[in-house]
Amino acid sequence: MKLFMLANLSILVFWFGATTILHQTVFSTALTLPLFFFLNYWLVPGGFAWSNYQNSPKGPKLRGPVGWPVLGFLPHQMGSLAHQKLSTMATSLKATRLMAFSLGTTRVIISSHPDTAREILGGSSFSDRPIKQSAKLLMFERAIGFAPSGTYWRHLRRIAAVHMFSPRRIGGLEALRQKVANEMIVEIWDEMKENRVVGLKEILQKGSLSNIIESVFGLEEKEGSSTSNLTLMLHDMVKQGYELISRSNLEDYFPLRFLDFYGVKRKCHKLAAEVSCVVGQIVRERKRAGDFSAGNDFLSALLALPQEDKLTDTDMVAVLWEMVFRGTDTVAILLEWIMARIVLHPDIQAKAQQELDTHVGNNRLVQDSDLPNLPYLQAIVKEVLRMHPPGPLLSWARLAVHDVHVDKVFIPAGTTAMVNMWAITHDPSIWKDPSEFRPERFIEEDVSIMGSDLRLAPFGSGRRVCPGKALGLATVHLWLARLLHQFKWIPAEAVDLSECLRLSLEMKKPLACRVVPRGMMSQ
Ligand code: HEM
Repeated sequence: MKLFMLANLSILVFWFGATTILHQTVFSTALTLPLFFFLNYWLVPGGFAWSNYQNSPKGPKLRGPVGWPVLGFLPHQMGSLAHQKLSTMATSLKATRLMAFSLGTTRVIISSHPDTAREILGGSSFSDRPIKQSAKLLMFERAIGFAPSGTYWRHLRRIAAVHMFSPRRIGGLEALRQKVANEMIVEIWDEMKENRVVGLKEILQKGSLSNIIESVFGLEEKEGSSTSNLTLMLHDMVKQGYELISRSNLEDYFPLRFLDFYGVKRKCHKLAAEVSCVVGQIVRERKRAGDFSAGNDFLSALLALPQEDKLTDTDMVAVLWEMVFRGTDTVAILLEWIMARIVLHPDIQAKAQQELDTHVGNNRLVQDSDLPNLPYLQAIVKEVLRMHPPGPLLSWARLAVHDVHVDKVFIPAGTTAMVNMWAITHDPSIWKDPSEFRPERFIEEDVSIMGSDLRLAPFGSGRRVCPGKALGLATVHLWLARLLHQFKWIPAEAVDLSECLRLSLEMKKPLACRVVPRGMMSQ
C-alpha cells in the first residue's frame, strides 16, 4: 500500500511537473515566437525596413545600424547634427562606402565616399527624388527640384539653363548684384554706427532675397512702394516654407496618412494658397501689360516662350516660387559662414585684402571681371564650402528608379539614396588636416567644385546637379569681394562655429561683428 501511494505520488509529481513545464512552454512559446519574429525582422543590418532585402544569396552585404524598433534611425535623423551622427556611425561600422539604415519603413543608403557618391549621383539609376508631403503641397513637384526625371523635368531644366542660368544672363545681372551690394554696405555701416555691432544674417538674407526677386520678376524695389511690400510678403513666405520643409514629418516615413502631429499639411495648404495668390497676381499683371521681350527677368522669358514650350500659369507659379525659395537662403547662409571664418582668421582676411588692393586698387569698386584675378578669394570660398557645405547631405536625396547595384551591393528600386558630403570633406584619408581652415590647399591643388570631383561637390553632381551653381557662386564671389574691399571685419564676440542642420546647414548662433571702413570707404 505504501508502495502504491508512493508510486501515485511520484506520478502526480511527474504529471504536475510535466503540465507546469507544458504550460510554461506554451506560454513562453506564445511570447517568444512573436518576439523571435520581431527580432528577426528588426535585428538586421540597416534595421527593419531592410528585413526583406538582407538575405540575398551572394555578393557583398550591406552594413548599417539596427536603429530603434519601428522608428529606425529617425530619432537621429531628426537632430540638428544628423550629418555628423551619420558620419560617426558609418566610420564605426566601417561602412563609409555604403551604409544602410531605416527611417520608419523607408529604406535608405548613404555614401560617405567619393567612389560610391559618384555611382549614386552620376548615373541615371538615382535620377528621381523621394518627395516629402510638404514639398508636394508647396508645389515643388511641378518645379525642377522634385519633378520626376521625365520630359517635363527636362523641359524645365532646359528653359532654366537658357533663361535663368546661362553665362550671358548671369553676366547681364552684374549691375543688379552691384546695386544690392551697395545697399548692403550702406546697411552694414548704418547698423555699425547705430549699434556698434552688425548682425550680418538679416542683412545678407534681405540682400539675397531682393537680388533673386528682381532677377526672377524684374521688379525694381523702391522704399515704401508696392514692390517693397511684395518683397516683405515673399520674405515671410520663404521663411515659412523653409520652416515647413525643414520639419521632419512622420508621415513621410510611414504609409499612414494621419501622422501629421505638427499640422504641417494644414500650414502647407495655407502657404501654397498665399503663394499662388501673390505670385499668380504678378504673372497675371505682367500678362495684361503685354510685351515681354524687353525684360531681362526670368518671368518675361517664360512668358515669351514659343507656344510649344509654354508653361501653364500654375506651373509657372511653381517654377518662379522655387527659384525665389532656393536662391535666397543658400547664398545668404554660405556668405555668413564665409564671414565667420574671415573674422576668425585675421591673417587670411589680410591676405585676401592684399590681393584685392593689388589687383583692384583703392580708386574703384570690384567688378565681375576682377574675379579671375582673385584666386585667393576663390580659394577661401572653396575652403568654406569644404568645411561648412550648405547642403551637408546634399539638401535633397535621390530615389532609385529601378533595381541597381552600388559598390556591387544589390539596392532595390524605391530606395532613398543620400550622399554625406560633410563626411567626405572631413575625411582625413581624403583631405590632409581636414579640421584646419587653410584656403592655401586650393592654391596648391586646383580642385573643381562644380561636380566633376566627388571629393568636394557641394552642388551635387550628375543630371540633377544644382542648376543655380554658377549664379550662386557669381553672387557669393562678388559680394565677398565687395565686403572685404570696403571693410575690415572684427568679431564683436567669440565666434561660435556650432552647426544646425535644417534644410541647409546654418550657424547655430548668428554672427555678430564690427567693421572698420577701408579703401574708398575710409576716404
Ligand atoms: C551656394 C549656393 C547653392 C548651393 C550650395 C546649392 C546646393 C544644391 C545641391 C546640393 C543640390 C542637389 C544636387 C543633387 O541632387 O545632385 C541643389 C539642387 C538645386 N538647386 Fe542649388 N544650391 C545653391 C544655389 C542655388 C541657386 C542660387 C538656385 C536658384 C536660383 C538653386 C536651385 C536649385 C534647384 C532648382 C535644384 C534642383 C535641381 C534638380 O533636381 O534637377 N540653387 N542645389
